[in-house]
Amino acid sequence: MIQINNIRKKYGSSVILHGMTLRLEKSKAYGIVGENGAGKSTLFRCLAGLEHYQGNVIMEEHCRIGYLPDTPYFYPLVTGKEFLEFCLKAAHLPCTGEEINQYNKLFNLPLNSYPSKYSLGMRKRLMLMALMMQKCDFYIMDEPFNGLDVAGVIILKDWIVKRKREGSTFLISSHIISALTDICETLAYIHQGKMMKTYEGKEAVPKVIEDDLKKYILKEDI
Ligand SMILES: Nc1ncnc2c1ncn2[C@@H]1O[C@H](COP(=O)(O)OP(=O)(O)OP(=O)(O)O)[C@@H](O)[C@H]1O
Repeated sequence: MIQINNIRKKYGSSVILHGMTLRLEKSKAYGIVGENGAGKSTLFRCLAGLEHYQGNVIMEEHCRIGYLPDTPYFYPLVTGKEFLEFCLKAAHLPCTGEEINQYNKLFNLPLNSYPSKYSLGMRKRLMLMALMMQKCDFYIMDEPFNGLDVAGVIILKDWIVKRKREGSTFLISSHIISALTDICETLAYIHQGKMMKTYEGKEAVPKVIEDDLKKYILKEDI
């Protein structure tokens, strides 16, 4: 269980997160939707330990966190294979060429080339491959479907379902509500740095959520 308690974040005098609280259970996936600038990436960066924030997060002592940023970044003169080796080494995990080749049967990337020569979707695939090879307890994934082709989306969804069964927890943002409802037990709607509503069970379907969001966007009462 991961308990996110009243996370608040300011940049200068601008309040970005007004107090986010969410309880995440083992073996479940939680989707976050919200307009551009709502604060999704800021929340994720806070949880990944990349930003200072107020509030607290309670998790098991040795919880291994995996973070997928919304915009992949790679060093210019590091090949795809070297990037994977670097990520695994930084996580104190063994990494053999054989294991890389095994995973690359799924991703089909030219790993001896520089990621600067990759397409957006290929760069996303490389980031995902690095994350999948780390076997984490808690995955924070910022717009993981963005840029992926159909095959990439299928690979990612299947892997999330499998990792959930093995006990991992997921927090995933996307602007494609149906991509989230396919794999998440709970969805949360963030608006201007506030957690407005959560959807579970029969409510966690695109039609219900989209109808609600229209009301928020048109500033009608829910
Ligand atoms: N480093 C920063 N300095 C100042 N303001 C920032 C910084 N990073 C983000 N912001 C602001 O914080 C707010 C939330 O941004 P954030 O990137 O978290 O939104 P988001 O919900 O992920 O949006 P999108 O859907 O467009 O990716 C925005 O108003 C943004 O301008």
